Amino acid sequence: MNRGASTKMRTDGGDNLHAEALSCVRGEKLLFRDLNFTLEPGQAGLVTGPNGVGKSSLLRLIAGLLEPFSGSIHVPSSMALCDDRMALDENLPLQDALRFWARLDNKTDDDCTAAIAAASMVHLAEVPIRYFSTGQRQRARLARTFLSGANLWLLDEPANGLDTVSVEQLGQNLQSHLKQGGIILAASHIPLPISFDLTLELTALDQIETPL
Ligand SMILES: Nc1ncnc2c1ncn2[C@@H]1O[C@H](COP(=O)(O)OP(=O)(O)OP(=O)(O)O)[C@@H](O)[C@H]1O
Repeated sequence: MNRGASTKMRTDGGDNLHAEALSCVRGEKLLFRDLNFTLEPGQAGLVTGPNGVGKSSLLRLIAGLLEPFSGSIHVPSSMALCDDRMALDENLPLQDALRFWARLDNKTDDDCTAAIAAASMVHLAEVPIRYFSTGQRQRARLARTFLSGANLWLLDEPANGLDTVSVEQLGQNLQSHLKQGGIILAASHIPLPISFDLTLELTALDQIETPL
């Protein structure tokens, strides 16, 4: 394999998430290759595999934050990535931090209120995010995803730090997104309370497959 010879294509629009012969290299290491899958509106996919195999890298690649080494990817017109980065101003109360994004996403204050309620954070709406616990911070990240209105939710370990009730509630929010024709691709070591239409089990590739 040769980096110069690799072909790659990225397109967007339409309803589906579709990957064909998708390969990813990070730090000069081939993480996965020839990944093929499609998710249609209302479908959910689960990415599994051991630590370091490339689950987060796949989600970041789909989000457009990493380039594929080769292959093609077609993404819906709008997506939200929820990972361990806090894309919210931690010095602001939750509702103000969400309203910043709401304005950019053409959402209303009512949408913010609904997202805060969906994450069971009404009692924390006026508390600055820097005071939140681990699970509360995770719920704030999820609230940002609920608010986005994006078709495709890319969720990296969405149940991390959540208590049992919050995991169940996350399941309800995921179901509701699917019922509305949304698509979910989630990487998780923890079982999530929804049924998946597709499981992508990534396995570590032999070093001999290093492309460089
Ligand atoms: N910025 C980077 N530069 C080079 N290599 C990186 C970078 N970020 C991650 N990697 C490497 O890419 C590989 C895949 O990382 P990734 O985070 O995608 O794994 P993962 O399957 O999500 O792991 P985990 O289950 O621990 O979350 C790892 O070997 C990691 O060290």
